[in-house]
Amino acid sequence: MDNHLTLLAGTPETRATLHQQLDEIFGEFIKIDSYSVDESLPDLIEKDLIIFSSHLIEQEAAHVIGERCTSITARRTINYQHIDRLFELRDNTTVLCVNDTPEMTIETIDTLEKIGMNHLNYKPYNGRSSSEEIDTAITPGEVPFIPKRIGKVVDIGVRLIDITTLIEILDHFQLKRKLGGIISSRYTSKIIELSKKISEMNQQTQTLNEHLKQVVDGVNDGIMAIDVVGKVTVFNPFMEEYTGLSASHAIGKTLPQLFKQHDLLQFLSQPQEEGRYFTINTYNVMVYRFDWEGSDSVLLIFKNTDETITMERAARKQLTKTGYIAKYHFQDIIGESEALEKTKEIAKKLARSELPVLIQGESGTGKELFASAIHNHSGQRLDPFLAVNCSALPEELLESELFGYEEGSFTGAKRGGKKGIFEQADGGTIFLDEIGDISLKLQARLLRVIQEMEIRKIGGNKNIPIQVRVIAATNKDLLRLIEEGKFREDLYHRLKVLFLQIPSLRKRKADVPRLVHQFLIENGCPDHKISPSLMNTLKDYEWYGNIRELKNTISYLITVGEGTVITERDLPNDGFFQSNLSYEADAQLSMLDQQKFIHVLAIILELNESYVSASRSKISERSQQSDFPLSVQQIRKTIKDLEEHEYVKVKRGRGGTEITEQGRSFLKY
Ligand SMILES: Nc1ncnc2c1ncn2[C@@H]1O[C@H](COP(=O)(O)OP(=O)(O)OP(=O)(O)O)[C@@H](O)[C@H]1O
Repeated sequence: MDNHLTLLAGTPETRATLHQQLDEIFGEFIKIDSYSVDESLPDLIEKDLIIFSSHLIEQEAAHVIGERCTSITARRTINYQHIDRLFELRDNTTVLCVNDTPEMTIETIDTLEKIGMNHLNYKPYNGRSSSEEIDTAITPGEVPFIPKRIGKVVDIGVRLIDITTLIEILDHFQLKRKLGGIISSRYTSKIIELSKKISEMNQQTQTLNEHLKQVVDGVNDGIMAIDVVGKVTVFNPFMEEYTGLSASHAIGKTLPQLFKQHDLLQFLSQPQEEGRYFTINTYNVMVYRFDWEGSDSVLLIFKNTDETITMERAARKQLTKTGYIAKYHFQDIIGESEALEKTKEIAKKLARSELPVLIQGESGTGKELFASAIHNHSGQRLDPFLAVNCSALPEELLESELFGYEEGSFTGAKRGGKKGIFEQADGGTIFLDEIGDISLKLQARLLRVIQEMEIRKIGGNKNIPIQVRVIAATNKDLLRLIEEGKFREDLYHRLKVLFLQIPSLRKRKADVPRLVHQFLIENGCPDHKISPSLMNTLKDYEWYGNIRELKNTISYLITVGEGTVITERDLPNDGFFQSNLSYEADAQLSMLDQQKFIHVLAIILELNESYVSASRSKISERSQQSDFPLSVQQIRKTIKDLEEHEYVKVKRGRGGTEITEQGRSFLKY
């Protein structure tokens, strides 16, 4: 090939890009060599057409150019292939324009403005200082010159040689007539490639827009967007339903053209709070307003509250099916006394957190009611609530109930194993009632579960992560149990992160009339009246068995009273009521011991009343026939305990055992 040219550029990148450009256009007709000043130059180029990539290079490489050379300094223009990157920047963004010299920077800005890239504010970078606020820089392939602090860099690629220089090259080789047409179509095909790329991008954006529209239309809420000049740009089908307006009518309109409700308009344009409740036509909606990050648009969401309530109901129904539901809410906790109101107020605050709560209060004060209400007031209200009475089950059974077991882990284990209460309550709340009654062994296990938030089933070898809020309750003095070595101090502190003390009914006697009224209703006798003097007696009473005792008393009164007015005459005798002493004594008894007491006492009473000697063997025989069979040792121990409590008298010889008045009262209670 006779035609030859040498390209001299600054950086290796510029050399490579321009060499490739010249090669793509002239490759078959002109042989091309190229050098970069930053790498190495030949000693001397004797005779050739020299193309300098810029004036700067013309000066820097002047010493290698022989006298018989002809030279052209290339005019350069933006690389159209990468120009689309500038469209990714938002209108009016101020950008730092960076090139290798201040002159080249000015030239780049000039070209960009001439080709119509006017949506940006270009600030030339002079290599020394630049405004600190500018965070975006654009450069034609000169990334190393960009100051370090700049966050976003848009490289539009090395500038290419422009068409006039290309024509000059053709001229030099006298190829213009022969190749002018081919060359200019090759050059313009590059620009067509760019248009193709932009139209593909357009199509992609359109598809994305359609997908987004489908998503917005498919959402269960009304969605509306407003652009920077206050015109509606999005109006989905739910908005159409709530407002009765069509999307085609709404789009392009301003808010006052669509809504007449003054308070709604005010909220939509300048909300004082996060969300607000409105009735639009017949729809009850909660409206939320969000400023759209990264744009000046505003997003408005209209949530149908009736729908939300229906959905909550459906979710609760599902939970009810599983039986893991908290039945009580704060409004079910009857009473307006100051002590109760304060307790409810604290409990509502505790509900907001997910930390463990220890509830302390005498028996029958409503600890379970409060635990249930706390769950229902918390963020987990749609998740399970499981309650377990720790004193009602023997240790092994309680352990397997709480933690579950793997198949075959003990004799009698169900096939397939069993999920424990902790696992079933995952995501929700577990209520551990009578926590003071659990054995030290179970306390250790419970402590680990609460600390690690994972459980291991009995006979299992893997840990299962769980997320459960623990609410524990006790009527015992746990600190005394700690002193006596019966309760772990570390577990106590883990459970008592938050604390709620439920006042006894003695401390809120003002609540008695309302509670009485409530229990009349619950017993199906809303029209029954309590005589004023009986009400005074009930109000004066100390209620050591608290609300449970009051509830039982009302059931008794309704049963024995005649007519619809209940008077003092209908009151049971003193033995019916729980005494302070018996409360103190019984508080020491575990639920299991109480059950044993009741079981054995009932057998003794029955034997006494049928004049059969209540010997240990007779009691044992009757016990074996019951649903709660006790071993001979258990019966011996229970009779001894009953004697200690003075509930029975054990006669020597063949006299057998006899129930005392105190035993009868205990049994009645
Ligand atoms: N404020 C109240 N309003 C209405 N009913 C109540 C109230 N407080 C308690 N009750 C009722 O009294 C009974 C005892 O309540 P609960 O079982 O919650 O007490 P507790 O403190 O957990 O008792 P225990 O320590 O014996 O387990 C329940 O039937 C409950 O519905």
